[in-house]
Amino acid sequence: MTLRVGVIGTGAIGREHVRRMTQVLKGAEVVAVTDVNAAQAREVVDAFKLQAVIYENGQELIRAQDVDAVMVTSWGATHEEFVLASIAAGKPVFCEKPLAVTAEGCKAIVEAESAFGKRLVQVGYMRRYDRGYRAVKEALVNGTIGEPLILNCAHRNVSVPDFYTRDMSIVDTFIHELDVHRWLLDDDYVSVQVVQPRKSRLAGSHLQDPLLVYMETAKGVRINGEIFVNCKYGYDIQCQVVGEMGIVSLPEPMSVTMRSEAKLSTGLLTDWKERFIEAYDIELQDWIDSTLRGEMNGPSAWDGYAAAIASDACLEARDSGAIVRISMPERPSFYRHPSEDKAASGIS
Ligand SMILES: NC(=O)c1ccc[n+]([C@@H]2O[C@H](COP(=O)([O-])OP(=O)(O)OC[C@H]3O[C@@H](n4cnc5c(N)ncnc54)[C@H](O)[C@@H]3O)[C@@H](O)[C@H]2O)c1
Ligand SMILES: O[C@H]1[C@H](O)[C@@H](O)[C@H](O)[C@@H](O)[C@H]1O
Repeated sequence: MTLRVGVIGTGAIGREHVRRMTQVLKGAEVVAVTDVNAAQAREVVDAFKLQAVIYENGQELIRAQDVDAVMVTSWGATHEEFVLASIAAGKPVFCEKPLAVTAEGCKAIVEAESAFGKRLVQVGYMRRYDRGYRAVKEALVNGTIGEPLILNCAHRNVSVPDFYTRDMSIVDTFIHELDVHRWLLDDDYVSVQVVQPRKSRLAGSHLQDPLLVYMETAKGVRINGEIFVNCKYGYDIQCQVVGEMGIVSLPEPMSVTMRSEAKLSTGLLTDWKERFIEAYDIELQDWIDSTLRGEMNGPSAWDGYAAAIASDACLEARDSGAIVRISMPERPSFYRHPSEDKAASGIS
């Protein structure tokens, strides 16, 4: 069986996901695309020799009879509208992060999906599929370092495009950490403080870069986070958990050690596409397979909502300079993961 997918937004990641669905993964065919930049949509159709209809807009694509499932890879502020329309059409939808740019927008999605009565939404938090993060999670679950006490992390980009706004360092960049740390620690956030250190002269004048984010979780873990989106030297994602009996760290991406010209060196990546290439592949294959089975397996609309509640609080903390309390509503049973239900019933 083949999942016929319609892609809304054929920019950087939309193009990448079309490439992997067309050339790498099994079980999906891209039958429809749309982009406000029509030339961009045409370029992708031609580059991958797609037998796909180019639609005027996302709403028309979602309504198309032959589109079984929707992929939303347009700009963050447009996600909410397209995810809501997909739910209204009863179609499974993979939405790149963020699910919506505010918690209120995510809540509307959670309510629409719950009213529909079946999970349709997966959010593109691909780090949960990354082998490195999974190994860190496994060490935590196995209790190898005892209970986690402190988490140190950094999210560094070489640079960001001109359209990157001040809020995006939180709602578009640190949102990955906001999701993956909840998942890693199996915990929720209770407070956040955002501190603005000396500003880099190499960041756009409208940006405050870098930023430091201090969070506390319900179990009392302290998170020290750094966001630095014009760090210039590489794409560098760090995560280290200090526990009662040891430390577990995210592995560095594989890179050869070079001895040359009187130097010992290893390369650093510069591009997010390469850094998480395997995680994106595994994530989308899982989405295709579970959607074909009529299930939804990956990060849910609830996870998207939880990350957005935290990112709203980060923005407030950045602007006020105060420690902002975060209160997470209780997760409804509708959003229990299928594996939790199996565990509860004793099925492994
Ligand atoms: N999971 C990840 O690691 C990851 C990586 C990159 C991007 N993203 C997310 O994916 C989204 C897109 O990011 P990008 O880097 O590909 O941006 P991009 O600007 O390269 O591409 C976005 C595309 O969407 C199109 N678009 C915008 N509004 C539209 C609309 N209403 N209808 C149809 N097309 C529309 C634009 O013309 C553009 O071609 C963002 O939300 C971003 O946060 C996620
Ligand atoms: O800061 C960027 C992140 O490092 C990437 O992983 C993408 O999510 C991209 O959209 C963000 O702008």
